[in-house]
Parts: sequence; C-alpha cells; structure tokens
Amino acid sequence: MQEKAVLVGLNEGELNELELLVETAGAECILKMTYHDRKIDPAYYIGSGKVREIKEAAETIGANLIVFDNELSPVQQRNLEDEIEIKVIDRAQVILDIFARHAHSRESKIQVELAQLEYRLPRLQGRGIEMSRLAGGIGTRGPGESKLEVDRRRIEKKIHRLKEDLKEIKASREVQRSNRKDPLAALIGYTNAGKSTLMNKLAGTNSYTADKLFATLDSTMRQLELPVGQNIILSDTVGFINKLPHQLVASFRTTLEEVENADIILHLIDASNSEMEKNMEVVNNEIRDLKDANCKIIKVFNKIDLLEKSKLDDLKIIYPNALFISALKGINLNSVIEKLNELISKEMIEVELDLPYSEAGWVEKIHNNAKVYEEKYQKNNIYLKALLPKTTAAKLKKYSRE
Ligand SMILES: Nc1nc2c(ncn2[C@@H]2O[C@H](COP(=O)(O)OP(=O)(O)OP(=O)(O)O)[C@@H](O)[C@H]2O)c(=O)[nH]1
Ligand SMILES: [Mg+2]
Repeated sequence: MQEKAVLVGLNEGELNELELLVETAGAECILKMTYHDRKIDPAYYIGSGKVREIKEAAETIGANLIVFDNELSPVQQRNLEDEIEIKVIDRAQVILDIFARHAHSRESKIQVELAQLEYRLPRLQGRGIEMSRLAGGIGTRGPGESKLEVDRRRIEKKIHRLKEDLKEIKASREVQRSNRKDPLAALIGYTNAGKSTLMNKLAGTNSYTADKLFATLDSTMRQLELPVGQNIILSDTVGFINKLPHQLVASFRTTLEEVENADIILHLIDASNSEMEKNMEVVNNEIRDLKDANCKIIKVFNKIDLLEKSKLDDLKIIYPNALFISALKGINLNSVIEKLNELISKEMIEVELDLPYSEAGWVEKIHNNAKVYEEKYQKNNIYLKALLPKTTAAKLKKYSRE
C-alpha cells in the first residue's frame, strides 16, 4: 500500500522539491506544513507546539509517514516518532531510498549500501530491539528484530568489506580511463535538468529519462563524431541536489572524478524550474574547484520550450555565452554540436606528414581520430595531410613537414 506522507519544511520551494523526492521514492504527499526558522530544539528540531500540530493534522487526515526536509539527528528522529506515534524520516533517508532503488551497476549498488549502513549505524544507539523501524524509509522492510550489539558489529564488518570492494573497482576504472584517447565532454547538472534526454538526442542512445529525481545513477558514455572529424566521448552522470546526505557525498565524489577528467563540461540547467538560480548555485559550488583546471564549462539552458519569450530574452542577456535549447523538442541542439566542434577545433592543428612505412600503424589511428584531407602511398613513405589533435601532432612532430 502506498504510504501517505505529511511533509515538513521551511518554505514552499523546498517542500516542492521534497514532494518530488517523496513521490519518486513511491509515497504520496497529502499535506505540506511549514515551520518558523527559529532556534533549533535539540530534542525535537522543531518547537513542541509544532510537534502537537503535526500530530493532530496527521491523525485527522490519516497520514502514516512524516518527512522532514532537514536532517534530523538520531535522537530527534526517535523523540519525534515517540511523540507523534507515526514513522518519521528525513530528507536524507528519502534520497537514500531513491538511490537504492535506482542503482544498477555493481559500483553504485555498493556505494548506496555503504551509505545506508553508515546512516543506520548511529541510529542503532540506545534504540533497543525494534530494528524493523530503522531499516526502512519508504516502502522498505527491515531485517526484523535482532540483538543490537550483533547488528552493530555485523554492520561495521560489512562497511569495512564494502569499502575494500570499492577500492578494487576504483583501481580497475582508472585503468579504463587511462586507455581513453578521445576528448571527454561531461554532461552535468541538477537532477531532472534533462541530461539524459540530451544525451539520447545527441548520441542516439536510449538512456532512461523520467520526470523523477535521480533517474540516472550510473554514468554512461557514448562516442559522438564531430563535424571536424574528431570523435568525442559524451558522458551522462548522476544529478546534483541541494543538501545531499553526507553519507552519499563520498559516492558522489567518485562520480565527479569522471567530471574532473573532462575536457569540456556542459552544465545543463532546467530554465523552467522556479528554483533555477538556487539549483545552479548548488552545481557551481560543487564544480568550483574544476574551474581553475584546464576545463571549459559551458552553460546550457534547457527546457526553453516551457519559457515565456521575455524570460528567455532576459536569460540571453544575463548569460551571453550560454546556449539555449530544448532537448525534448529538439530545439537548437545544433548549437551544442557547434560549440563542441568549435572548442575541439581549437585543440586541433593541420599538418602534413611523411610517415615511414615502419610507422604505417599510425594511418589507421589517424583515420579513426582525425580528419584526413589527402593520403598518398609514395615510394619511401606515406604522405598524409590531416587535421590532428595537437597532442597527436606533437607525437608525430619528427615526420611533419614544417
Ligand atoms: N518540456 C521539456 N521537458 C524536458 C526537456 N528536456 C527534458 N525534459 C523532461 O525532463 C524530465 C527529466 O529529464 P531527464 O533527461 O531524465 O533528466 P536528467 O537530468 O537526466 O535527470 P536525473 O538523471 O534524474 O538527474 C523528463 O521528464 C524529460 O522528458 C525539454 O527540453 N523540455
Ligand atoms: Mg538522467
């Protein structure tokens, strides 16, 4: 049976996002309540008057779940549950639930399980026997009753083992990464911005897209050929979100490693979202360190099909270097290709090569990776006129005609 939830948060905007999160996790939101941002009560987070108000409202409308937008300490969560007598969870738990549901690869499954265990561990303390209440957020069932100490030790052991597994996976991924020869363009952005939709349109893939949060958890990569003749790898990654549970930050970092290695970052923004500015800030904060690196960041405003013309014109004035597209409706997608092409072209150089036959292996590599204008098999060597990535050209410098 679908759970009926009362959402508790600071303001309308935050509650709207929480509602989408809760619905993505499979529960129904039947009431939203706000509280005043006063001093935080160490025992209940909110004031006792508010606790009573929530209890009464929940009883009246028959809710069986309370979701707080802020993170609750284990003690606060327990006290609230005892007082309201309904299951109380926080935003972090909801996000963990969604991640658990959407993880597919071995790596992301391990990362999510690790995060869940780390979230659960402090909540075991002094809790007694009722383990089933602890294990689950929305729609999940706990492991049943078992002894606290045994559980704690088992969880600690498991955490250790999962961390070891992750180290292994990470090492093998680094090998894969060092084998990559094409430049990398990473699609990043707040969750639900339309990253997977754009990826599908540009690279003809069929990634899962949905009006849900965190539809994508595993990054996918596709090769795309640019007009200039160079291939580029596009990667679609997990979305960003405000107030990510700290247990998930580590796993998020791993995904971001992909981004750190990118040559170009396409920052996709849902221009139709009323919280657009705030969401952009969340992403900007995360990628701040990358800006100093040798990487170009392009802002791409998506979902312009939902914008009023005046709003779109304003955005164009504020962000003169940005792109404005609709991934879903296929509007202006060419501007993305052109931009990638332009940036990559800057990294390319035209050369004339006289390759000795002993170096003939290069011919195929060059064909795969660059644009060849002329190719002649001569008596002593192979003549090639081609547009090459500067890095490749440097390697072939001694065969190049000046
Ligand atoms: N109207 C409109 N909707 C769009 C556009 N692009 C994407 N969407 C919709 O926005 C929703 C989210 O799209 P996704 O591509 O799944 O977004 P995402 O950024 O990959 O999201 P996560 O993987 O959850 O982080 C889907 O319902 C899409 O159909 C657009 O240009 N216009
Ligand atoms: Mg996606």
